[in-house]
This record gives sequence, C-alpha cells and structure tokens, in this order.
Amino acid sequence: MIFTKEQILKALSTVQEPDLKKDLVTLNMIKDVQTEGNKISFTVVLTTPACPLKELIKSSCIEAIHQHVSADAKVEVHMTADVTSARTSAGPMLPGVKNIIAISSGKGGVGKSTVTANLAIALTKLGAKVGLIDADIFGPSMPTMFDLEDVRPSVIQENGKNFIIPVKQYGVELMSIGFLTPPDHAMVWRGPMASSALKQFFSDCKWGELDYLLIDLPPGTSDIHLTLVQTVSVTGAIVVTTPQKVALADAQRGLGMFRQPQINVPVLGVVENMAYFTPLELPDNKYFIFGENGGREFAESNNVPLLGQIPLVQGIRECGDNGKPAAMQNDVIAEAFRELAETLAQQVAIRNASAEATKRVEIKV
Ligand SMILES: Nc1ncnc2c1ncn2[C@@H]1O[C@H](COP(=O)(O)OP(=O)(O)OP(=O)(O)O)[C@@H](O)[C@H]1O
Repeated sequence: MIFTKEQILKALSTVQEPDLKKDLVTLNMIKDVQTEGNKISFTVVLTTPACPLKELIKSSCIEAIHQHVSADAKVEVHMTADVTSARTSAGPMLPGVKNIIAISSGKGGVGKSTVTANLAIALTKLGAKVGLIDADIFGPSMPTMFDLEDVRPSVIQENGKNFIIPVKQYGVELMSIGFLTPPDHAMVWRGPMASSALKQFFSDCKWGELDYLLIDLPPGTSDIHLTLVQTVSVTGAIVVTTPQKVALADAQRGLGMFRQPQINVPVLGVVENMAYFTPLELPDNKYFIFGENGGREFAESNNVPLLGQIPLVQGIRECGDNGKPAAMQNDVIAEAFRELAETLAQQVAIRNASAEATKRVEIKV
C-alpha cells in the first residue's frame, strides 16, 4: 500500500489543537512525514515543553489516520516542543528571548517573589530554558532564594563594551541588583535610577537563548513597570494575590494598570497564593485563613484565567529561606508549581497564537 504525504496531511488537518482551536497542519505543527509500506510516521511540534494535551493530540492523530487514510496503517507519532514567540506589547523583542513574562502584585508580601522563583524552577524542570530578572530593585530577594548571596556575576568584554553574564543556578539564568550591591546596602535610588538599572539588565547582560524570561517586579505600580514595557516587548503579565480583600483591591489596581493604553500588556492570568493553610502533619486539612477562593473570583470577574492556587505551607517559606525553592523537591508542593508552570506555558502559547507575530527587532537602549 502506498500512502502520499498529501493524504496524510489532509487527514491530520482534521485534528484540532484543543487550546488554539486551529488544526495541526494550519498551525505548522506537523513535520517529518514519512511512509514505508504500511507504516506512517510524523512528528508533532508542540508549542509548550510539557503540553498537558500531549496524549489527547497523539490519540486524535492516530484516529484521524485510521479514519481518513487506512484503518490498517501502523502509525508512529513522535513529539517535540518548540516554544512560540510573538510581539505583543510595544517594545522591541530581545534577541534570543522568546517570551518575557512580568510577574506583579498589587500589595507587597503576597508571595510574588516566591511564586516567581518556583515558577522558574518548575518551567526548567519541564524542559524549558528559563531566565529571571529580579526587578524588585529596592528589595531584591532572588540572591537569597537561589542561595547566591555572596555571588558576583562575571563580566566579559566584546567590541570594547563590558557585558554582564547572568548567574546560572539550578538551571535558571539570573540577574538581580542584589548581585551588584552588598546585602546590607539599602537602595536609596530615585525612580529614574532604578529604571536605568532595569534597562541595563536588558542591554548590558548576555542572555542566552531563552524560552521564558521572568521579571519579578516591585509591588504596586511604579516607573519600573512603565520602563519595562517601553524597553522590551512583554508577552504578558501575571498577577499574584492572596485571597484577602485588601490584597484583591490592590491586585485590581495592578491588573488595571496592565490594561491601560500606554502599558497595554495582556494579562496571562492570576495566581492565588496562600490560598489556604495546610499543616505538615495533616496535609488534607485546609484552613482558609485569608478567605476562600478570593483569587479565583478575582480572575473570573476580570475575565482572565486562574493559573493556580498555591497553599500556605511551612515548607515553601523554609525552602525559600534555605536558597532551594520548594519546586525543586518531588512532593505535592512541587506538583502544584508544576501544574502552575504547565498552565502558564499553555496560556503563553494561546496568547502567541492569537497575537500578530512580527519580525524580531534588535534592542537599542
Ligand atoms: N505559599 C507560601 N507558603 C508559605 N510561605 C510563603 C508562601 N508564599 C510566600 N511565603 C513567604 O511569605 C513571605 C513573603 O513572600 P515574598 O517575599 O515572596 O513576597 P513578595 O510579594 O515578593 O514581597 P515583596 O512585596 O516584598 O516583593 C516570605 O517570607 C515567603 O517565604
């Protein structure tokens, strides 16, 4: 029996990517179609490193071939991943960096930095290349959370210009103002100086090829937020909040800022942190200390996805203080961060598919 490539592609064009709502052929997700006798093989290129829909897509492909090409064909489906990229906000793309994701919170102390550090680890564990900028210029916490308190990044010279090499820890490329100042040094910079430091993290750092560059922003709304969107194209923003009323009111202001015309960054979703307290010895017991489902309702009322609900557990705080984010373990907490990372990666892919892809432009700052 001889099958043609056209027959196979036609069959696969009946299979929809469930999130992106377009067929696999239109989305350029099929490559390396090969046939030999009764055997048909091809590769599906997924848009996120650990697509939760992998098995569904695979079985739908096999079914489509059996239905539209031959019921007897032996089908071999290989899977790879290539994270997508698209210009969304106004700034230029950073060469080599596919997606820049801003992590914000309205109120301080809701766990934005903790969520960022753990997301970076969880995305790395999924197989993505991840970078992290600690843009909380006035209170950098990444050196502690990644056990890098006394570390200084190295500098190289290229064409007479000095470039900082981000520090690599646990597979994540990191840059923080904390690497450049002593830990006991209080930052008394004015807004423009802080903005200029952030710009330098983009222009003077040698970032490698990255799927996701996470930006841990200072709490609230500030010059830094505006500088970020003017300096680079931001794929989207995440809002971290606790379920508490006062935190939600601030989160609402933060989310509103991303939707203002001069910022205009898509909101990828909400993370409800400290969603409930769980004691170590009674992991099934949930105590809703800060209220129940506040983050979920906040996401619903703003018509954005709820990316995840992270419990308040002693281990998350301890791991952060010990410089080894909880997502590095193999337990239920790490599982919660893995699910969060998968959902975020999925939302980025959806956003990129709907955004108008544009040519990459060299950054000049
Ligand atoms: N889910 C959690 N379970 C337990 N402790 C947590 C959790 N999330 C955050 N924490 C702890 O709460 C404190 C505040 O967290 P974090 O520094 O991440 O907040 P933040 O929003 O980044 O703060 P800031 O406004 O200062 O930037 C830290 O001590 C951290 O270890």
